[in-house]
Amino acid sequence: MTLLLGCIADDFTGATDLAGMLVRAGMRTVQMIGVPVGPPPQDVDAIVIALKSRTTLPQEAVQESLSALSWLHDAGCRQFYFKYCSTFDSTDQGNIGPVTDALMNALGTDFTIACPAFPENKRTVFKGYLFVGDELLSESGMRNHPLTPMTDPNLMRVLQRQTSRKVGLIDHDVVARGGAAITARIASMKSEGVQIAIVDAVSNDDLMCIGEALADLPLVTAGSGIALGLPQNFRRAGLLDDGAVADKLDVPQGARAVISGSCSVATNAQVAHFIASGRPGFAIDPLRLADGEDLIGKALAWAEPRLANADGPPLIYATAAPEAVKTVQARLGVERAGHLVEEALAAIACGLVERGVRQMLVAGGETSGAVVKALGVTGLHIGPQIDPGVPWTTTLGGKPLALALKSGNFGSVDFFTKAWSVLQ
Ligand SMILES: Nc1ncnc2c1ncn2[C@@H]1O[C@H](COP(=O)(O)OP(=O)(O)O)[C@@H](O)[C@H]1O
Ligand SMILES: O=C(O)[C@@H](O)C(=O)COP(=O)(O)O
Repeated sequence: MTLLLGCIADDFTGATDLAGMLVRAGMRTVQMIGVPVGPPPQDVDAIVIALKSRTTLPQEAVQESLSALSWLHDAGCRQFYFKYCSTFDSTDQGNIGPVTDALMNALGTDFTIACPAFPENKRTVFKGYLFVGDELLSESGMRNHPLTPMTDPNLMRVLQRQTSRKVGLIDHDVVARGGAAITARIASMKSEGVQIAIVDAVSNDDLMCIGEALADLPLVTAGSGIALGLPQNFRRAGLLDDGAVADKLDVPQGARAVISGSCSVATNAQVAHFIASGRPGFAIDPLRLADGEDLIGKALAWAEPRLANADGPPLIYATAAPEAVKTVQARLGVERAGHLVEEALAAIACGLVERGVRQMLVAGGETSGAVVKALGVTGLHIGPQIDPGVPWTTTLGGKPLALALKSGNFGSVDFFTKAWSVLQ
């Protein structure tokens, strides 16, 4: 079998989320860190290239995404997928619009969809409005995100600010009528000059119908949810085996640790739950880091004797509530605060691995990007799911490790303690 789906993800946890979804739906999938060099791995149906392009300058994001596309194209992929966040994380400058435009131009296609829906994680799109649980995006914790605060829930408006292509909507009335109705709506939208259609979706059934209508689109842009409905197209075309499941991992053994740089609502609750249940946590204060205090050394010295502890693996976290994050950003600036914390957590992760850690949970997309790069990881095999959107993985390149890269807002409140049981 040849490579079928080539994916470009704008952050590392998002890439793992998508890869996990494809594995669940029966595609053998490998995640590559950054644009790979050399030939593609053998015996895989899909490749997800993880970039750290969500919050870089739009021209950098475009450049990297085009390099990724070119590699995937040369590797023989038949369809391409641009994965962004289920909360559509972006700014008015990008990067969802500019990257979509560039990929469409490079592929010579005049139509694609945009759909961040991930109903299992309570991200739904209705009438073009994005909901997080029962709240509009702009009323959810995403309004306080440290890097990409989302204050407009109307995805047509959000995307139209980022692209000169005409943005339209395939609303739920159409989606509910199934794949053929969606295909017909796409044809009529094209004749109206629409080039990017936001698509409503509130359930996995919707995702399957939408997937069916996307069989012939060269480019799909979406969160990870839409990926559930794509493998069926390859199966129908006789390109994908029925039983092609690949979530078995060879798990490296060693000490365990948790690193958290996410300030999202779910991660704040997970950190609070971990500490409240008497487990060991070490907080990284960005202002003390900025003042030159050696918090990296102190965190590692604190963690070392706790690595063999029975009361759970140690947690090192910069996770903080929105007011605390704002105070830090007011003093250091958003970008500097982000980098300072990411670099510190990445250095701590490397120090932990030197001290014998082989199984690690990392919370936060940007944080995971920094950690994985610092560890010299070049790719990830995707294993079993812990919670929707978060699979265990094992590393290619660098030291053999089991890693779970958790998107900020994913996972149940006891994620940091329960995740280990999935590895056994
Ligand atoms: N206490 C803090 N103050 C300011 N910024 C922080 C703090 N803790 C973490 N950060 C930064 O916030 C950003 C969180 O983004 P990310 O890791 O992608 O998490 P999420 O997945 O929740 O979006 C990172 O750049 C991180 O370094
Ligand atoms: O689609 C999603 O929600 C995730 O896959 C994702 O991209 C989350 O990003 P972070 O919250 O920055 O980890």
